[in-house]
Amino acid sequence: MNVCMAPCPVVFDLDGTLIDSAPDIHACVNAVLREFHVPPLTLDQVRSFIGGGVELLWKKIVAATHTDPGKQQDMLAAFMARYHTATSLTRLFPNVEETLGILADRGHPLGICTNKPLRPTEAILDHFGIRALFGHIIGGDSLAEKKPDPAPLRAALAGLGAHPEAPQAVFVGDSEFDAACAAAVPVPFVIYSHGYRQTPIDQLPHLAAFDDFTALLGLIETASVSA
Ligand SMILES: O=C(O)COP(=O)(O)O
Ligand SMILES: [Mg+2]
Repeated sequence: MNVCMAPCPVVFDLDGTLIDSAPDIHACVNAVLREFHVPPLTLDQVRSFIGGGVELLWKKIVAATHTDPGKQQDMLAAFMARYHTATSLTRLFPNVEETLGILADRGHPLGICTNKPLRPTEAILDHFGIRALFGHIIGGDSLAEKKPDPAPLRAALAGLGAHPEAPQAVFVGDSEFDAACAAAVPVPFVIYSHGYRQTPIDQLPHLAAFDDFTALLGLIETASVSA
């Protein structure tokens, strides 16, 4: 057993983990669908398409709406033009801000590894005034690879000073993409149960699950000593 001597780095996923952004993404998607004369999707449909980044989101939207796949790139471009200003319907999940503050006060280097593109990522972190808490931020377009590829999480961990071969760190996420990415690094994975996952939690590899951010503090200390 390796015990983390210093407070270990903690990397967070964004959509469905720190923020409930599905209502803003849903509104942007439907604005674009309206522009292209395509019937709207429900919030549940759009939420179920989030996790793999914007290209996969639009691939799923085009398939679900039986739209000509030739329009996908133009729809994605119209979506991107709106995405970084879409903040008004997004909320931090309960107790996120307090928990991040306590982890930072305890000396944990904090990072973000999201499949959301960097521009809307930084915009929403600025909107909530929490961007400065994160020492390293990797967006869905920061590298050629996206989660579940391990490269983005490895880059986030390296940016926080974790050992490249044996990172003593914790990744906190909500989805299949996060679970597979953490397993591929490998790094202990802690899953937020109120996120956007489509698979039962017990079918995803994870060290621990939590349904309230106040419970995360204890889990991080446990995860860091068992890493
Ligand atoms: O933008 C997405 O599809 C997912 O973003 P996430 O990696 O923060 O969950
Ligand atoms: Mg997520």
